Amino acid sequence: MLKGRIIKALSGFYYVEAEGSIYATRARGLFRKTKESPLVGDIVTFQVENDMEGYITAIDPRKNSLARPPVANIDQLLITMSMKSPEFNYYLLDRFLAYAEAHDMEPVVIITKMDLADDDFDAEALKSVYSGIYPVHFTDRGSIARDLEMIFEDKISVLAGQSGVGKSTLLNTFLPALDLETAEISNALNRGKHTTRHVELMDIAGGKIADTPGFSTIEFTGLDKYNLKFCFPDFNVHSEKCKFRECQHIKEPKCGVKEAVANEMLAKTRYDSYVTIYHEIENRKVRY
Ligand SMILES: Nc1nc2c(ncn2[C@@H]2O[C@H](COP(=O)(O)OP(=O)(O)OP(=O)(O)O)[C@@H](O)[C@H]2O)c(=O)[nH]1
Ligand SMILES: [Zn+2]
Repeated sequence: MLKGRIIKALSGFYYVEAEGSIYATRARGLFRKTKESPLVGDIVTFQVENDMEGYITAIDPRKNSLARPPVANIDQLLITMSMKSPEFNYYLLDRFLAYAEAHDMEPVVIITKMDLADDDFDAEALKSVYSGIYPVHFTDRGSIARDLEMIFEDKISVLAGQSGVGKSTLLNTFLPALDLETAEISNALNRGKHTTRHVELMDIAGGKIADTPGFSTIEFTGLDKYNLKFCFPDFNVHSEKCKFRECQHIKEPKCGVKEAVANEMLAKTRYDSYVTIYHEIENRKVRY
C-alpha cells in the first residue's frame, strides 16, 4: 500500500503522486456504495498493480473541498483583484475573503494592474484596511513574479477573482508551459472564454496550484448567518466589547463592532460588506 495525493483526474483514472512517481489508479467499486468519489487534491491510500498502476482503497478525511474547481484540501485561496479595469471593489474582495474563511482556506490578496492606479493613495487606502489581517501583494505587468514567488511553497493554491482581473496572466507568468488563453488571445481569435477543462495540480515554486483561472462568482450556500461573523477575523477584538455575547453586530445595542466603525477603528467598508452578506444569507430561499 502506498499513500499519495491525486494531482489529476481524467477518463476514470486518478493520477496519484507518491514517493516521487505518478501512478495511474482507479477507484473500483469501493466508493460506489458510499457515493464518495475521489477529488483532485485528495490524499489516498492505494494498492499498486502492474508497476505504475493501482487502485484506491481509502480517501483521507478532507480539510475542505470546492465544487468549482473540483479540488480538495486547498490550503490557500489567491484572491486576485485589479486596481483598475475592472475597478477595485471592496465589497467583492470582502466576499471572496469571507468565502475563503468559511471554507478554511487561507486568503492571500493579490492586487493587479498597479500600473493603471491613479497614484499611491489607492494602495495606501487598501493597505490600511487589509494588511493587518491578510497578506496583500501588488503586481503590475513588469513585476508580477518576484515578490509572489515565496507564497506557493508547501501549499495547495487555487486562484479566484472576477473576470478580466489578470488571473490567466498571473498563472502564465509562473507556468509558461500552461499557456492559458488571456483576453487578447481570445479576442484576436474571436473566441469566447476558456472552455471547461479538467483540473490538474501543477508544480509551482515549491507548491502546487490548480491549473485553472479559478472561479469568479461565489455563493454562501451552506453558511449559517450566525457563523458569518467568524469569517471577519478583524471583528474579533472589537466584539469582545459587545454587551451581548451572541451579538450579531446588526441591530443590537452596545455593539463593540459598530462602535469600532464609528470610532474609525474598523473600516466601514468591512462592516458594510458583512451586513450585506448577512442579509443575503438571511433572505436566502430555503430549498427542499
Ligand atoms: N495594465 C495591465 N494589464 C494587465 C495586467 N495583468 C493583466 N492585464 C490585462 O488584463 C486583461 C485580462 O487579463 P486575463 O489574464 O485574461 O484576466 P482573467 O482574470 O484570466 O480573465 P477571465 O479569463 O475572464 O477570468 C488582459 O488584457 C491582460 O493583458 C497588469 O498588471 N497591468
Ligand atoms: Zn456586536
